[in-house]
Amino acid sequence: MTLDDLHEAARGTLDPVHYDYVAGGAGEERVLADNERAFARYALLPRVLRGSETRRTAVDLPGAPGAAPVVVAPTAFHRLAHPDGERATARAAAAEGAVLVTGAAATTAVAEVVAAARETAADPAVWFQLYPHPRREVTAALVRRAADAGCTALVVTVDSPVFGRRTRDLRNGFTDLPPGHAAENMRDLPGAPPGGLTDIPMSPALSWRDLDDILRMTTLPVLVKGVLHPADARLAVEHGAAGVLVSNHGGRQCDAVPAALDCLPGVADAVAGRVPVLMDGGVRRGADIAVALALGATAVGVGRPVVWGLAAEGESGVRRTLALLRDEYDHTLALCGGRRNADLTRDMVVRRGEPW
Ligand SMILES: Cc1cc2nc3c(=O)[nH]c(=O)nc-3n(C[C@H](O)[C@H](O)[C@H](O)COP(=O)(O)O)c2cc1C
Ligand SMILES: CC(C)CC(=O)C(=O)O
Repeated sequence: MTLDDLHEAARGTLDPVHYDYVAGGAGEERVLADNERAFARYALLPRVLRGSETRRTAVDLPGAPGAAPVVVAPTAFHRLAHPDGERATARAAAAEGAVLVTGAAATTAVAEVVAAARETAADPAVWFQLYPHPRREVTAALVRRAADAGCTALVVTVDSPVFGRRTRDLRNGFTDLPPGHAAENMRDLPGAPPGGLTDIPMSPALSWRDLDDILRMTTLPVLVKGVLHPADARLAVEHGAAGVLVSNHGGRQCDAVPAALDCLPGVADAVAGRVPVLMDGGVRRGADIAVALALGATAVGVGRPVVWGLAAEGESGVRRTLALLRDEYDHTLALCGGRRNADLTRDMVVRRGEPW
């Protein structure tokens, strides 16, 4: 089974409106398409006669030493994909040694997500993705909730000052969760109504000062997700971010930005090794991971493929997704003459069809 097979199986099980919510992007879905296409524009230029019997692919990430190089990116509403929802994703990620980024928009409360991960692994790494709330006390309550639950890092999403215009959702009229589902982390917050899709407000006026404020609220490492401009990557590091995530939200926010992969080298140069750089958007095969690591990423995130695995087969489908990517990546590393991730260097990535 390949990731494409899991995608097809998921398409068969999901309500078409929910399928579109996950699969879709903003506007004409140019960025969505470009994220994947960007990987196809690159080729790997292997080195020979320097491999080894086994390879070390684990990476050290904030609050997650020795993690798999593939992180489960935060995706909303897992109980729409499968009744076991985020619990299944958590158990699968823990079993595969992958960081799970759960978030504000999870349909399972963060404490239960961490508890599920601990059913599988002694010391799982669960990060909490935060949409900073327009009201500071709500953000502070969410940060406390994540820390109390046992999350080992925070991920602050900064690419969504306003919500993207998702053409498929607008056409389908998908504006709220079906009865019985809620954004569970948004319950019982200071002054907030009970949970639901519309109860995750964006913060158009969010600023670097708010990031400073969040950094002061917690001792957890804080990663900044949704950086594309090298100057912002530099600022994130200067403000104390423990990591930078190059992402265009899977093509779901601004439909005029570059592919995430095309922004990676500039951000990696700006960060200059001071903190880990992660990227997500369009990672669909092991060779994609190799290209991203060679271009300066410490690890990659995957969004939709995890949801397809979950919808197709629950926990085992998510495990299959993560294991496939891990095995394909290890195989690619071997074919490129690598013993460890750092053996993939930028000179080993060339533009397909162009002389180098
Ligand atoms: C259904 C869905 C829900 C998402 N929800 C969130 C979210 O709540 N917070 C967030 O920061 N990113 C969210 N994202 C973006 C992902 O974290 C990630 O950036 C993106 O999916 C990566 O692209 P890929 O799906 O091509 O792997 C979501 C993406 C999808 C597809
Ligand atoms: C509920 C939304 C805020 C989740 C999201 O970020 C997305 O759908 O891309």
